[in-house]
Parts: sequence; structure tokens; C-alpha cells
Amino acid sequence: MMKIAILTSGGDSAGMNAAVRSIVKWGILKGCEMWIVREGYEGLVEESVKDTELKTDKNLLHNLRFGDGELLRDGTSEFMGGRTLKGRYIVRVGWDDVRGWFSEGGTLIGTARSVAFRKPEGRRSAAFNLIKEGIDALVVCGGDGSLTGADIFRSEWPSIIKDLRDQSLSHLRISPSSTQTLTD
Ligand SMILES: Nc1ncnc2c1ncn2[C@@H]1O[C@H](COP(=O)(O)OP(=O)(O)OP(=O)(O)O)[C@@H](O)[C@H]1O
Ligand SMILES: O=P(O)(O)OC[C@H]1O[C@](O)(CO)[C@@H](O)[C@@H]1O
Repeated sequence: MMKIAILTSGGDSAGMNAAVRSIVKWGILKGCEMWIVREGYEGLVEESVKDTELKTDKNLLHNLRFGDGELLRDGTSEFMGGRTLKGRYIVRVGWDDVRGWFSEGGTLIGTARSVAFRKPEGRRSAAFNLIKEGIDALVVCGGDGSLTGADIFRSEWPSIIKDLRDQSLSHLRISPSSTQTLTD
């Protein structure tokens, strides 16, 4: 199953939530696993803590709700004594998680102007985290700066993969197709 991640980047704008909602729903209808990246490119550069609880919660229906939609909407990223988004940047979302986002301005998944992503080391870290999470494709919602960043990231992808391979990061299981599968 293809795993697609979406991020919003640069200044926030009125249509971002609606765009994220429609991409999530479109992806699910096409049979993809849908993920969001919190805080734009900054969230890609940061290492994301894996949420194992997510995969064992029997009450959550497959592809409907992964439980973080409310947290994203709440904006505090943390419920008293419960779930948290702290330290989690690459987060799986389902149909119900993005319900009602159509009419919300701004971006509930957060945005940032990432200085780190402007540097090659930052983009290498972003690639590492995408591969570690098994993401196949990235959708970037932002202005000309964000799309320029995405274009640079895409063009550098083969050399970044080579660098990561040369560092013997064998646990990542970087396959030859990794050079082709990540598209913007
Ligand atoms: N040349 C670049 N190389 C790498 N990353 C870039 C580049 N330009 C922009 N980015 C990344 O995209 C982010 C957003 O870019 P920018 O601040 O220009 O906003 P924008 O997408 O043009 O939106 P807005 O219209 O709100 O300004 C930057 O913080 C940076 O992380
Ligand atoms: O449940 P959501 O994501 O808020 O979407 C509700 C909207 O989607 C539709 O069902 C189809 O676009 C609308 O009729 C409705 O307003």
C-alpha cells in the first residue's frame, strides 16, 4: 500500500485545511495510507517518535480514525494524562480525523519557515526520516518558497540516497527503487 504524506509550509492560508482534507480523503479512496507531517519541513527534519499504541488500539477503525484528529484540532498537542503529539511529527490520519476541516482557515497540521531544510544536512535528515517511516510520496502545500524547496529536494534525492547508503545505514533497507518512488 502506498504511503503518502502531506505537509503545509510557509505562511498559513485560508485553503490549507481544505487542501489537506481533500488530499487525505482522495488518498484513502485510492487505497493509500495517508499521513501528515506537522510543522512543515521542520517536522520532516526533526526525528519523529513512533507511536506503537496507535497500531494496537482495537477501537479505532481502519482508515477511519487514528485518534489524532482531535488533538490536531485542539491545537495544544496534548490531552491531560492522555495522548500527545509532542515529539511526533509524521502522523497517520484517517477519514474522520480530517472531518470538518473544509471550513477551517489556516492549517491544523502546523506550518513553519524552516531554516534547517534550506541546508543540505537538513534535507538529508528529512530524507532519512521519510525513508525510516516508509513514506513513498510527499505532497507539499505552500507558496513559491515551499515548492522551490520541494523541487530542490526532489532533484537531490538520488544523491541523498547514495550518501545515506554510503553511510551504511543498512537498517533503513534503502532499495534501488527509493531513488524513484519519492515524488513531489
Ligand atoms: N531555496 C530553498 N531551498 C530549500 N528550502 C527552501 C527554499 N526556499 C524555501 N524553502 C523552504 O520552504 C519554507 C517556506 O518558504 P517561504 O518562507 O519562502 O514560504 P512560501 O512557501 O513562499 O509561502 P509564503 O507565500 O507564505 O511566503 C522555508 O522556510 C524553507 O524551509
Ligand atoms: O465530513 P467532512 O470532512 O467535514 O465533510 C463534509 C462535507 O463533505 C461533503 O459530504 C462532500 O463534499 C459535503 O456535503 C459536506 O459538507
